[in-house]
Amino acid sequence: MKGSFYRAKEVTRITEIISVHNLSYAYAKSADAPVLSDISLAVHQGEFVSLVGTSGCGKSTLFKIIAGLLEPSSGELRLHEISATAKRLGQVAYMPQQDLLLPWRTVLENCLLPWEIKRSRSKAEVTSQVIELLERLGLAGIENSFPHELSGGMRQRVAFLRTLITGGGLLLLDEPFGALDHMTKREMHSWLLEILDELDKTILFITHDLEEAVLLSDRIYLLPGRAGGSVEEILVDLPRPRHSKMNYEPRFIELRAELERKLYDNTAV
Ligand SMILES: Nc1ncnc2c1ncn2[C@@H]1O[C@H](COP(=O)(O)OP(=O)(O)OP(=O)(O)O)[C@@H](O)[C@H]1O
Repeated sequence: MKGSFYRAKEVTRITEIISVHNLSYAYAKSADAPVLSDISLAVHQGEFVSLVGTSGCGKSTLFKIIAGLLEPSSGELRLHEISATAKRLGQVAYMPQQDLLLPWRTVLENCLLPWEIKRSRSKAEVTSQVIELLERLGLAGIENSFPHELSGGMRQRVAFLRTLITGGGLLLLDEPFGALDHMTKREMHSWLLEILDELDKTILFITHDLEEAVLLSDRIYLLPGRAGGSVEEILVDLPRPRHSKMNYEPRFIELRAELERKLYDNTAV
């Protein structure tokens, strides 16, 4: 549905895909100053949830814990309502801040990387899935291009596609549009909102851009700063379909202001 921002799927808020209870984490180098202290939050099937917080408050660290790259110092993490074990590595699709496309590999070869690690399906099957997804993501015909031949927005879409190929219904997207210019970012928002429904994924998204958080999310969590405090939640009750000029509407402006105020209150030292 081009030019619109409709997500027909209902978020049921029944099945918890991610559930974090009183989770804390400290890096070994600074064991007495935990990055995350007693964090609790939940993400339900089909939701788009953003994590917002000041730089260094531990957003990427929390992603790494959910993805299985780090283990919590204390507290509980449940994925798909099952207590998460060290075996979760590779089961959660995680897109880090940089696109990390390998420059010497074509788009197709980059997108086959998750398959090379898992090899749970045939190469022909995954290749045809990549070609089909390239078409669905507006990138038809670029499978033999190299990353340096693509625009910033195209590279991010390829990195997103590679994340999808990892499989599973849960995507962790760490500031995927942070490095893009304003116009490209807006195009990416339109694009993402258009394909979300088709993809039928649950998304946890990190951003520093408060408008982006309001435009895309069903809910937003504000993580406390290093000085401590609790996680705050904002329900984004804007109707869907959403559209790019929504940021001028009164409710959008109110939510944006509420988010900014809470962010300030939550992180002020
Ligand atoms: N491997 C590491 N070893 C020690 N400290 C680390 C390590 N990785 C991150 N940190 C520290 O942990 C804190 C949280 O980092 P993290 O990247 O999770 O924050 P963030 O909220 O994602 O920041 P940003 O918004 O700037 O990306 C920072 O103070 C960072 O310096």
